[in-house]
Amino acid sequence: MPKVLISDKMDPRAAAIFRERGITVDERPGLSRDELIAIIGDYDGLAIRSATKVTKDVLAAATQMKVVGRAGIGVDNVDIPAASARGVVVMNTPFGNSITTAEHAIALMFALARQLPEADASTQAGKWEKNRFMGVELTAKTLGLIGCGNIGSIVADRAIGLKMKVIAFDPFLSVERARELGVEKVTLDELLARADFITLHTPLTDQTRNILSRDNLARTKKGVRIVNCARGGLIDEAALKDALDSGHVAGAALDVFVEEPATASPLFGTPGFVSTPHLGASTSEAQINVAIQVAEQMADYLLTGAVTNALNMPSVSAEDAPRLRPYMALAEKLGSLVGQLAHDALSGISIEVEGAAADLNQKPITGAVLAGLMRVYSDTVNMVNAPFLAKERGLDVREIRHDREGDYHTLLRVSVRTSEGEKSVAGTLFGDSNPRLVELFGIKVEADLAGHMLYVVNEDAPGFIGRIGTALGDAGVNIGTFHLGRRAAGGEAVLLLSLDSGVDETLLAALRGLPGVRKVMALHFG
Ligand SMILES: NC(=O)C1=CN([C@@H]2O[C@H](COP(=O)(O)OP(=O)(O)OC[C@H]3O[C@@H](n4cnc5c(N)ncnc54)[C@H](O)[C@@H]3O)[C@@H](O)[C@H]2O)C=CC1
Ligand SMILES: O=C(O)C(=O)COP(=O)(O)O
Repeated sequence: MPKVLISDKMDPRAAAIFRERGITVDERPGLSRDELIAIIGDYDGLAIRSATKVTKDVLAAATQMKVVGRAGIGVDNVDIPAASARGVVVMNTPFGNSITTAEHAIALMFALARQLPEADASTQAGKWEKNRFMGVELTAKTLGLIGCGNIGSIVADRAIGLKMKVIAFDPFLSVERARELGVEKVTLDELLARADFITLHTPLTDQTRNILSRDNLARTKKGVRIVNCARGGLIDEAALKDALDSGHVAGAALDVFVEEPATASPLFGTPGFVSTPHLGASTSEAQINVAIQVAEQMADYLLTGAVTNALNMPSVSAEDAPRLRPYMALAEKLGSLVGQLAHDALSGISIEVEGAAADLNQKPITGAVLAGLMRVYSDTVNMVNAPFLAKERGLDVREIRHDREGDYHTLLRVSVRTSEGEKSVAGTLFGDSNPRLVELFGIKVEADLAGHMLYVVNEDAPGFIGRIGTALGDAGVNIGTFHLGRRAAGGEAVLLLSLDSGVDETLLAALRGLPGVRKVMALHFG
């Protein structure tokens, strides 16, 4: 039974879903890094929010880990390349808290426009400073969005409802989408020069880090008000403090900080500064949404192999997962076969699907072929990290889909480019579920790829099969099944034997010495 750890505060519905689905779950919010490392090795899944840092060290200790599920959007607290390298799927819930976060940005915009926190503190202190607080209207002001994805678009919609003019800087926003949203797409410089309010809605990446740098803050309109409900690190906090002190920036509201928890910051106490402790996603509605979604997604993956909202793996729907399963098994076996047989450096690999296989999502099949292939080099490879490892090795991966049906109702062909030219193997499913090899380097041969096997290439001449059988028998190796194929009578023949035990180097050398034998290799399929 899989085991999941919930290491951040999460709505109890998440744990309930894991339990209902037969998954053991422990809820341990607030663990230190060392405490997490000490126990993480027991778990197949880790459910987190933003507090848990899933670093390389944590992943190295997570020897059973299959999936990290983020109940929320931002995954900058997860080392995704390290997770991918270890074959751990990383999932998030990309929409569950976006309305809530957009509403928080709007709330902070109003808080700045009307100085609500200061006015509240003053009133509750019994001061009644009616003349101290003079606000500004949002109506007719220009809102500049940095990032116009899910949350940015919702903010745009709400701001348009408030009669603001909305401009957006987002290199990935198409002109059509901008038009649909009623937003004007602009450059960053234009946004900085024109916006009365700026809100940020990008992930934290190398491109967005410090996007409101000291220089860029200096380019903003005097009296601008800035809201960051996205990630700490998008704004230079020291420069923001100076800009507030000088009065260039009239107000700034931060929900997120470079260092979290932010218990001390030079910004604290600065006039015009408002802050919340990373509350963007903290509404009961959003927390219920993300908790349910992350638990369902993780349980689906752990129990059925269905993949939803993964950041490092193609999606596999719950409906497709059972149909894909036998193809993935076939794909792994064919990948493993070419990996074991084509020993020299591979420059490229083509994965072709034909007939019924062409109706399926090809990405997971490709992942499984690459996993089978790369496992020849490392036993920690799975279909999550295999595509990354293949890329690292400079392997050119091609996917080809043929809608026509050939000799088989469904076929998967794997061809590798080697220094000796292209080599190809193909397989099908018998009875829609049993993987079978049907072609090996251009020779028709029908075999189940399982356990210990022996691959022999020989001259097609009488007496040969008897000699192999005798040599194996003399060594005490029992033959399970026997598959023979040949290019033409009297030409080259291929023999694939399944054996009840492995063959050692001495026996391999003896077999290679038999008359007519051109090649002998021991193979193994997990
Ligand atoms: N404060 C909080 O509690 C919460 C914070 N967030 C943060 O909000 C961020 C945005 O969330 P979504 O809108 O759902 O993500 P999204 O992926 O839908 O949108 C992000 C947008 O940023 C744009 N972008 C990427 N690089 C850019 C660049 N260099 N310059 C300008 N735009 C760029 C993308 O094209 C995309 O349109 C998340 O990454 C997360 O960090 C999300 C939820 C809650
Ligand atoms: O979803 C996100 O990206 C958030 O930042 C929300 O963070 P949280 O789950 O509230 O710690």
